[in-house]
Amino acid sequence: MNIDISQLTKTYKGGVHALDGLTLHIPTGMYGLLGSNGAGKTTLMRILTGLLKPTSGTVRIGGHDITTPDGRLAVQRALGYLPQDLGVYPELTARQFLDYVALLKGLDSRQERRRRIAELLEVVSLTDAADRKVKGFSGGMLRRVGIAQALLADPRLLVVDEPTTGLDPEERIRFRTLLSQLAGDRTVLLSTHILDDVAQTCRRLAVMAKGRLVFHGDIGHLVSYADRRVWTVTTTGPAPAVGKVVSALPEGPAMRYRVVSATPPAAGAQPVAPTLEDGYLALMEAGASRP
Ligand SMILES: Nc1ncnc2c1ncn2[C@@H]1O[C@H](COP(=O)(O)OP(=O)(O)OP(=O)(O)O)[C@@H](O)[C@H]1O
Repeated sequence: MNIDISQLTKTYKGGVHALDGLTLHIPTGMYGLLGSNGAGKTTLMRILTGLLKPTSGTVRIGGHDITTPDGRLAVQRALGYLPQDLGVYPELTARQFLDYVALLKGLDSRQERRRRIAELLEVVSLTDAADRKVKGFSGGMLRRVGIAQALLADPRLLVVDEPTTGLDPEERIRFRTLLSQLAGDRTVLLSTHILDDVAQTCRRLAVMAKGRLVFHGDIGHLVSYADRRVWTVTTTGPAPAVGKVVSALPEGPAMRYRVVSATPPAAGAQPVAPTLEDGYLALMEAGASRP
């Protein structure tokens, strides 16, 4: 399911321009959405899910214009959303909670609900915990309940907003692998601050800053923004004053700094291969230096 966004703006009451003329094509498959705090990612996701009206511009999802009531209805039927702050009822079990959401989504047949919920509990590896109250669940388990509720109507489009924040490394890896597996012929739009989650699951991504698109394309292309711009400097002296220090590791009496900089940050600096994080920082640095 393709998403076509054109000249999208959103100005909140009070005059904040959360989206400022955003144009973007999102194809089927996993797609990453990056951007600093306040870049407009959640605003975009809430517009895509029909929860928020844009100020101007158009959004077509699978050919449906979501600014019309009919289009919004068609998209909401084809969509699953895992918001940052999914509210669950702590006294319900996972199975009861999913049954409640399924009823709200119009799955009227009790038998069909039972079948679908059992299937989804299996997909998210919660079958054994299905009849425990969710108030006892870990962050990762809650996130998996969240993805199960988003999948109830077998959506063609899955929108997930910062789903791995606060999860321990094992749960994070498990959750992002699950998202990748779910992508297939679906579109999964993954918004996150965790660059590694995007690096490990998406081939394509967009980067937003201040309501605008500052990059879209292949991960490799973003990484290449930092080509010949990443260095290591080992020194017992002060940290390099040129460029951006991205890590500092003690090495005997010295420190080994990793630095993103257009020019060698110190005498003896060694060039190293860039990562997605380096590419992202190089992009942001370039943006910050634009007038
Ligand atoms: N309901 C609202 N009313 C007024 N301003 C808002 C509202 N929601 C968001 N904003 C503002 O719009 C801008 C974009 O916010 P948004 O939450 O979309 O960014 P984000 O990229 O999701 O940020 P984060 O990564 O911190 O979640 C910010 O300046 C924010 O303060």
